Amino acid sequence: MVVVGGYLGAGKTTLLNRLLGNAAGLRIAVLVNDFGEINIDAALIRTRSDDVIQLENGCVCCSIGDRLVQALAEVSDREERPDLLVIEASGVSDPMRIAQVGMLDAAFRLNAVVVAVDVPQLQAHLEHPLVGDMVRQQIGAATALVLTKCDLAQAPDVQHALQALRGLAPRAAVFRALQGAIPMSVFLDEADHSGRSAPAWLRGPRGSGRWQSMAGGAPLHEAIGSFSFRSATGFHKQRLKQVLRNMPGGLLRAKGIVHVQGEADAQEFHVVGGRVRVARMPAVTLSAPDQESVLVFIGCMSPDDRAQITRQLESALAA
Ligand SMILES: Nc1nc2c(ncn2[C@@H]2O[C@H](COP(=O)(O)OP(=O)(O)OP(=O)(O)O)[C@@H](O)[C@H]2O)c(=O)[nH]1
Repeated sequence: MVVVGGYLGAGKTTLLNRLLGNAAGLRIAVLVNDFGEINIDAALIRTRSDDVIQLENGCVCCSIGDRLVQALAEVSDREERPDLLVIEASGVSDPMRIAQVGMLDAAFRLNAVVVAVDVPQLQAHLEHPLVGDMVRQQIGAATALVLTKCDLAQAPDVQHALQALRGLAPRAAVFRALQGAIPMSVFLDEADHSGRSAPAWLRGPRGSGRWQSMAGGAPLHEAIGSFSFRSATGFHKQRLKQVLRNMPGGLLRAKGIVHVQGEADAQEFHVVGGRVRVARMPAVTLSAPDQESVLVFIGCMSPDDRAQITRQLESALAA
C-alpha cells in the first residue's frame, strides 16, 4: 500500500497517472478520495474504471473514515488481490491518518507515504493562516517528498523549498518530478521504517491521529467548503478561461471536466495558485462525462462568492 498525499493541486493525480502509465504487468488498484461532492480525480485517472474505488464528498481521514475501512476490506477480500494499492488522499486530508487506518488491516503493508509538494506555492502555503499547519503536517507525514512544478520555479525558490522541507521532514527521501515522473521503486520498495526514511509517527506508537488543524478555533474542514456547477450546454472557451482567471480570493482550488464550443473532445481544467490550465482530456481517460460539464470549486467562499461564480459561469456558456 502507498498513500499519496499533499495539498490541493500539488500534483497527486499527475503522479498517479505517471505510475499507472509505467506499471506494465503490475495490478494496481487505486482508491481516490476527493473533497468535493463530485470525484473529479477519479474521472482523471487513466486506468480501467474497475480498478478505481471512489470516495467523495468528505475527507477519508475523518468524516468518511468508515468508508475507507470498508473500501480497504473490499480490496483485501478480492479473490485476486492487486499487487499494489495506491490511496490518493484529498488535498486537505492527513496522509498519516490514512496510513494508520491502512496498517490496521493485516492484508496491507505500508510501502510509502508519498507527499507531493508544489514548489512555486510552498512558501505561500506555509504562510497561509488557514492551511499552513495542515501543509506542515502533510509534509511531516512523508517517507518520500516529491517536489513538483520545479519547471515553474526559479532555482533559488527550489533551494528555499529544499531547506524548508529538510526542517519539516528531515528523514524523508526527496525527489524532483517533472509532470509526475519519479522512480517506480518509491512506490514498490518497502520503506525502511526503522531507518532514514521513517517519520517519527511510524517509528513511535500510533497517535490518536485525528486531523486537528484549526482555523480560528474551528476544525479545518468546517472552514473549507466546496460546491459544484453542472451544465449540459457547452462553454465558450475564452470566456470560461476569463472567468477562471478572476476567482474570489477565498478560492483554493478549482477543477473539472468541461465541453467547449467547437471542440469534439472533453477538456479538463485546473485552477491552482492563480494558474489556469485548460487542456484536452487524453483519450485513455475513461470516464469523461457525456456532454455534461462538471466543475468543482474548493475554498473558503461566502454564499455571495458562490452566487457570483455561478452567475459568471452562466455568462460563459455558449449561446
Ligand atoms: N508545470 C507543471 N505542472 C504540473 C506538474 N505536475 C502537475 N502539474 C499540474 O498541476 C495541476 C494540478 O495537478 P493534479 O495532479 O491534478 O493535482 P492534485 O494534487 O491531484 O489536485 P487535487 O486532487 O485537487 O488536490 C494540473 O494542471 C497539472 O497538470 C509539473 O511538474 N509541472
